[in-house]
Amino acid sequence: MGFFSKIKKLWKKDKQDQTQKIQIEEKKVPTQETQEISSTPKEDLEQKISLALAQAEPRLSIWLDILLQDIETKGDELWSRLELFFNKLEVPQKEASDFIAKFKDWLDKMEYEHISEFRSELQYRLALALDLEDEEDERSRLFIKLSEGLSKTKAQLSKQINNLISSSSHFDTNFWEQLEEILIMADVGFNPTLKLIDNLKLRAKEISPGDQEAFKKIFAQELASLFPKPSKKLIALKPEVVLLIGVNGVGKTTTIAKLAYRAQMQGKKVLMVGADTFRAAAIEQLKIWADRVGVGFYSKEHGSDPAAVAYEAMDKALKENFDLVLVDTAGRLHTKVNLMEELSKIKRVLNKKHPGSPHRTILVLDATTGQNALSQVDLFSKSVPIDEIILTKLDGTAKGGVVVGIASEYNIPITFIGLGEKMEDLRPFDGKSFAKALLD
Ligand SMILES: Nc1nc2c(ncn2[C@@H]2O[C@H](COP(=O)(O)OP(=O)(O)OP(=O)(O)O)[C@@H](O)[C@H]2O)c(=O)[nH]1
Repeated sequence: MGFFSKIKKLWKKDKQDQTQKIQIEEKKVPTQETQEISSTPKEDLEQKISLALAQAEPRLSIWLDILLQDIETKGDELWSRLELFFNKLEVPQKEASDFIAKFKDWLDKMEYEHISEFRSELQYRLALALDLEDEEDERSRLFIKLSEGLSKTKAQLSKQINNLISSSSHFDTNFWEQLEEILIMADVGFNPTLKLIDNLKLRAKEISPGDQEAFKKIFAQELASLFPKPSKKLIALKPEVVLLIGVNGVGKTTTIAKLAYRAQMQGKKVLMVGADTFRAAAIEQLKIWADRVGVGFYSKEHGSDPAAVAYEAMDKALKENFDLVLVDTAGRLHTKVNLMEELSKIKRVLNKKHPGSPHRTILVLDATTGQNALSQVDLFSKSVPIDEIILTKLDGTAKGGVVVGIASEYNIPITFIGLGEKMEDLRPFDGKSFAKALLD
């Protein structure tokens, strides 16, 4: 559990005391001598920041506004503000220094200087460490990120729906036929479109014809209702083992790195496993990501038996007390070797070594491939039970409707979506926010 996870209790519990404590300090009127010694401008500033933090509403964005005031670029002032923040929260020195060191390292790697380049990432890292992602603060940021990421789909889908509704005085046959065409063009898929329209026809009886807002409201509700919620699996014995499957090029390796990054920010010890021993660059690519994120890595030489890699990695994970194991698998093999059989063998070996694992099998799909993504669900789900789907590259497509099609056709929860190539560009998926972002 990340060090900040105590923060909400700590902050609320001591908030009152801290304010009083600081106010008492403020009241002490130092003599001329102590004045010179005790309150340098830096200490004055620190005291002002501490007081403002203690009095502020416990919301990450507000805390950051206070902490980062007058800060334009990375540098000593920024590090000392973060140190002040962490010590206000009584964070163990080592964890606080690790957080700052990792962030500094990331800024150097990305060659970021100005606050506008890194403020979002800093808030995201703190939100993960704070375990505050589900808070309204992060949710609204996620919504903005989602809306930006879906801009291409939104531009097409919601604009056409708005035009259709505002030009229709009645929800007649012509209206439904046009809506059907819009949904299919957005890659929702034929069956999911029919299902959605049938539900909308029933609901439309509740509203007056041509009422744009009312229709969009029931439309967003019907869309959101299509998305199954992921089940929270309790892991009896750690490490939690996650198998990532999917064809080449969908963004699997990047997604594994993003998942590792999130887990690490939440204070977990993560092992990335290169069980795609078929594609030459796969092992090296994953190793680069593991070093970049700063997590553990295990693989063997190219061409090794993937199941053997999985077995030995599991051995390492158990011996070295990892919390999370992310297993990358091949997107394809020699045609003579059946990929599905290979995946089943990896699952058997993992389960033998660590009963109950893999705890989750995640299929990674590329949203830009539209209906082709649906056929990949079909291909994989026939032989490997899929627990979750992660849809990548939603930022790159105008066909975000495929999300609806997948959820509606296969009833497999979509847990994360990829909204870009950077570490923070993997966000939890929430059907309601997606529907709102699409139709807002
Ligand atoms: N815009 C965008 N690009 C992404 C996203 N996820 C991955 N990519 C890019 O997609 C390309 C392929 O990503 P990889 O992670 O290498 O894909 P892969 O599935 O591992 O492919 P193989 O390594 O061939 O198996 C890379 O250039 C990634 O940066 C995303 O959410 N948005």
